[in-house]
Amino acid sequence: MVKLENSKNIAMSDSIINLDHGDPTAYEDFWRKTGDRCTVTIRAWDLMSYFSDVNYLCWFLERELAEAIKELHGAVGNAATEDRYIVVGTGSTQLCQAAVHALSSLAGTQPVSVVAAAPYYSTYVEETTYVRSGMYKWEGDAWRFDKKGSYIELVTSPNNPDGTIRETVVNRPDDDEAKVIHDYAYYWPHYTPITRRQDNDIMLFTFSKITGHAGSRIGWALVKDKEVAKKMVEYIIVNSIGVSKESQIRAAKILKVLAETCKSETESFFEYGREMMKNRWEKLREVVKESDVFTLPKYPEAYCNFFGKSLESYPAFAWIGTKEETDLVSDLRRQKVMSRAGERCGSDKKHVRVSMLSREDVFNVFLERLANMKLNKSIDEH
Ligand SMILES: Cc1ncc(COP(=O)(O)O)c(C=O)c1O
Repeated sequence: MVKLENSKNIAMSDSIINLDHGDPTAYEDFWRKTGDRCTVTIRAWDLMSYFSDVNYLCWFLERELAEAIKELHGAVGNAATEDRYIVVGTGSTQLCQAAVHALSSLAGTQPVSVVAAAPYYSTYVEETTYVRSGMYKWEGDAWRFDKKGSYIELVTSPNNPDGTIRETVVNRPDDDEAKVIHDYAYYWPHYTPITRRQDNDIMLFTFSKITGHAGSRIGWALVKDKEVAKKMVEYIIVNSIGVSKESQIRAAKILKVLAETCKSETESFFEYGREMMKNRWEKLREVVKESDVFTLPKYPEAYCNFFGKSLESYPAFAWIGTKEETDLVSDLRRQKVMSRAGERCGSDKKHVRVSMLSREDVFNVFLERLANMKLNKSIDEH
């Protein structure tokens, strides 16, 4: 029987826990321990202009942030930053929309189809349908896509919601109108082995899921093509005339400290994050194993260039399935656990996505409730 730590917060034992959103509060303790090392002071007369001091194509990108981004990718080895433009966004949510807009506006024929292989990150649906653009059209699951003409495939790797390593699935290599946006929100060493330095045309990253600072709303795109980068910047100008400089400066400071911890044996953030995720996944797998009702994906080990050894994946979301014919999101809701329905991700009622990045006490309450769902079932059977 798996030993579940009792939640420190007794009051929580009866409250609703929300694991629908991937709110990454799990890393708060790590940052608390850094004390004032990441504190930034911004005086009233600082950062007042719309413009940054540097003559970047993305004219609202702060120098400190551009440098911290390059330094971090260099230290981790997960993406090439040479010969490409950095476009900063209010979260990678804004950048994904900017990239879809940019590629569609440069396409020969419109509307451009937008697809992602199921199960996909459900927010892509809202991002591509909400404004009812005539330039692009959400066409759903890339596995089933057979429409002629220009298209954009969104590739999320590791994937949200199921943590798998993804490549393109549509694959029309001779087609000039085939474009890909790679979303690497989770391609960081605490979640997955870093097996290669990615070098794709448009690569999206988010501050939110690396360090957990989702509230700063900072994301960046590494873009090869100048015209695409220009169009993305144009989109952001129309949308928000740039990106908060306070956020950029804070993100720069934290990313710089993060890059420094990569060299440290005692205080490495990624080591800390990986240990925490490993521990959570082991506990979850134990509960699932004992339940005989639920399923979880298995992930192959791979050699991680960052840690220099073969490692497993510990994704930021658990993609939980059930062997029963049931509506799992409603079952969990009855246990006061909010999760994301598989159907919203282009899958079925038997799957849900559950965030693994909550605070520790919330995660422990979730495990207790999941274990109890099994107990309730076995009680029903007798
Ligand atoms: C795959 C993926 N891309 C993008 C985002 C959005 O990140 P941001 O907070 O930078 O907007 C998320 C957030 O959950 C995500 O899971």
